[in-house]
Amino acid sequence: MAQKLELLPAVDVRDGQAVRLVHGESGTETSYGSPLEAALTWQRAGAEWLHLVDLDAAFGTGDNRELIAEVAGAMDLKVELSGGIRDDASLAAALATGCTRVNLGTAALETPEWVAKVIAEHGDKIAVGLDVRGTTLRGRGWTRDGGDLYETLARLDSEGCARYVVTDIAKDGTLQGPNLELLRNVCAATDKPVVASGGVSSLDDLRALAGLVPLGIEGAIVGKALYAEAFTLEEALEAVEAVSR
Ligand SMILES: O=C(O)c1ccccc1NCC(=O)[C@H](O)[C@H](O)COP(=O)(O)O
Repeated sequence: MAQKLELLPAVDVRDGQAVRLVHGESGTETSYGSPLEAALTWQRAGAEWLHLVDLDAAFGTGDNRELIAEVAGAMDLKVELSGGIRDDASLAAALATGCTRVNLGTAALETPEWVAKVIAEHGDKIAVGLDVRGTTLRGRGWTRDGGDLYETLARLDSEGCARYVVTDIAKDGTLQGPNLELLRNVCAATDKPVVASGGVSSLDDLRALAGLVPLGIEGAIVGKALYAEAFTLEEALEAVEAVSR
C-alpha cells in the first residue's frame, strides 16, 4: 500500500474571523465566521491535521494569539501553526499552544541564523514555508521578495530542515489547481517531505497530488475549495485513501 497523502484543511484567521484570501493579498478577505467552529467542523469530518494561520501576525497588523491558542487547544488532531513566527517569543507562544509543528516563513529569509538555531533545537517541530512567485520567495505576509527558492532550499537542507510547505502564491485562493510542475521540481531538489499548498480546486487535484507521494509530496493544504464547498472533507479523505489502496 502506498503512503497516503495527508490532508490539512486550513483555517486562516484575520481580525478574529476565519477568512480566505486571493493570492494571499491583504484586503481580499471573504469571511467564514468563527475560526473555532471552522476547525471543529474539519475535526468532526475526520481531519487528522489542521493548518492554522494567524494572518494578522503574518502581515504585521497585530495578532490573534489568544484565539489561535484557544483553537489549537480545543483540537484533538495535529495542528500546524503558521503566520508571524519570527523570534524566540513568537516561537515560544506558538509551541506553547501544544501544536504539532510550526511553519516559519519570513524568518527563514530574513534571520537565517535564528532559523538554523531553532531547527537544531526543535527538529521536526519546525517546517519552513517556501512561498513563491515563479522561483522568487516572498516574506512578510508574501509582500516582499526574499531570494531564490532553490538556493534557500539548499541552505535549509544543509541545516537539517525537516520539511517544507510549498505555496505558489499565484495559485493560492484561486481554485485554479496546484502548481504540479513546481512541486515536482522542489521534490527533485530535496529529499525532505513537501506539503503542497495553494490552488486545490477538485478531488482530481487531490488525486494528482496523491500521485506525487512517491516523489516526496507528504500532504496537501486545502482552503478555499472546502469553504466554497467544491467537495466535502469526507469526500477528499476518501479520494486520497482510494489512491493509496
Ligand atoms: O501561511 C501563511 O503564513 C500565510 C501568510 C500570508 C498569506 C497567506 C498565508 N497562508 C495561506 C495559506 O496557508 C492558505 O490557507 C493555503 O495556501 C490554502 O490555499 P487555498 O487552498 O488555495 O485556499
